[in-house]
Amino acid sequence: MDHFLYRDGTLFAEDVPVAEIAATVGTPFYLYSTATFERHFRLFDEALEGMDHLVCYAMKAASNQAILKTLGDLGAGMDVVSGGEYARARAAGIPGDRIVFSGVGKTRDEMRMALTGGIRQFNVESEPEMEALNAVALELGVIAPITVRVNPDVDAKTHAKIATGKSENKFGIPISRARDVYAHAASLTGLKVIGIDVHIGSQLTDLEPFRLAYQKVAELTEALRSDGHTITRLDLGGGLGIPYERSNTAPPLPVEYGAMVKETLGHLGCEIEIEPGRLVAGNAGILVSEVIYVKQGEDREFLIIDGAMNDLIRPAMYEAYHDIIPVVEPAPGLEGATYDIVGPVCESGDTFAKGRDMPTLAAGDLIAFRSAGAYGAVMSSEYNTRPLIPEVLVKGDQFAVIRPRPTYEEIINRDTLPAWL
Ligand SMILES: Cc1ncc(COP(=O)(O)O)c(C=O)c1O
Ligand SMILES: N[C@@H](CCCC[NH3+])C(=O)O
Repeated sequence: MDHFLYRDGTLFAEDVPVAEIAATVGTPFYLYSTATFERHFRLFDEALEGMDHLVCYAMKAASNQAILKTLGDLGAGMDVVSGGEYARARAAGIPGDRIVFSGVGKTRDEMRMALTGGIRQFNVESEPEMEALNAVALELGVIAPITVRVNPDVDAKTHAKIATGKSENKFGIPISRARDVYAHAASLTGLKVIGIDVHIGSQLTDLEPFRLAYQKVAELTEALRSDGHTITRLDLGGGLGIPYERSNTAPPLPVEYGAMVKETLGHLGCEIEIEPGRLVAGNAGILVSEVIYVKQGEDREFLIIDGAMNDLIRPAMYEAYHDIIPVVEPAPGLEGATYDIVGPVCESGDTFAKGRDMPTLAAGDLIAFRSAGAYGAVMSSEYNTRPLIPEVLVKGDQFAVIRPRPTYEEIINRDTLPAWL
């Protein structure tokens, strides 16, 4: 169910006209739907019904505290990958026992922070990390619950920059070495091994790579149990993709994913954890921007908009496709146009789409990038001293700015001049 729909030719977010928010907040801005976040969380939660489970939202996808609290209030856990994310999740009221800590480069300070603040488990990604965590836990006089992230050497069939489960990727320990690594972990008295973790990549549009990886996890569970380890929890990562291009066949649904999880792992009696990010947040957000100029080039027309690569980096970074739609639907019968859609940043890579068929647009018209809720605002920067754009959350007929646009003064005042200047 889409919560960004046209009513009488104008785009709404739930029950609020997008143009009304634009008039209040100014463009560009990110706009999220509470109902979509809630629906997507519930789809995963229901997909795992019948198994002991926890859905830990991968908050790297969209980490505003209003979003975290919305999901946390439904019972979501969080997958965090830094001390900053841990602090943010806690500030949003997520209890420590619902937070899992992932990532290849956890520092001792981050480990200390999570061990003292409360943590569900660490997903450990290497033996040096294991040693460090053991040392920190012993120093604090606590025991750190861990899974070990295994790299199953499975091709996730996604963009190379977001595949994580092949042997050439930096993530996890090679599954072929897992029994030795678990033996090592079991010898460290500051650690308690509770399970296995796997995450093979993002924007997967086929269940087969997941199935292959989870079958390997099932085999490993049995092998580790026969070695005497107590394996009670399986963290299966995130990665289920979303339909960025509406004309393409849709990726599998959470319910189909859930059925596959039950099929491959149900017999083991483990608690299941999953870490979806993109599917929860992606279609819960749009990026709203205004056309500044329509510029005639030699052989093409450029639509120059006030949003840029610093606001949404995905097209520049992964050649990612986003549907771009007008906020006001064109009158029927009106002829369209083909544009290169670009931002104001001084790089040719600041291009959102080339040769995109659109309705004919003019300066001052509003457009919306669909599926921008995940890896949008969180990956934005202030390149070209463009202020981080606001985030706005809609719930029914209400909306609230959940991150305001900083003033130029606020940005400039973050710099400090050395005494010699
Ligand atoms: C360890 C881990 N868990 C979960 C996720 C979330 O992935 P996605 O947003 O594709 O669901 C990621 C990112 O790929 C990740 O690295
Ligand atoms: N940033 C990537 C996803 C990375 C997933 C990280 N775990 C994207 O926008 O598609």
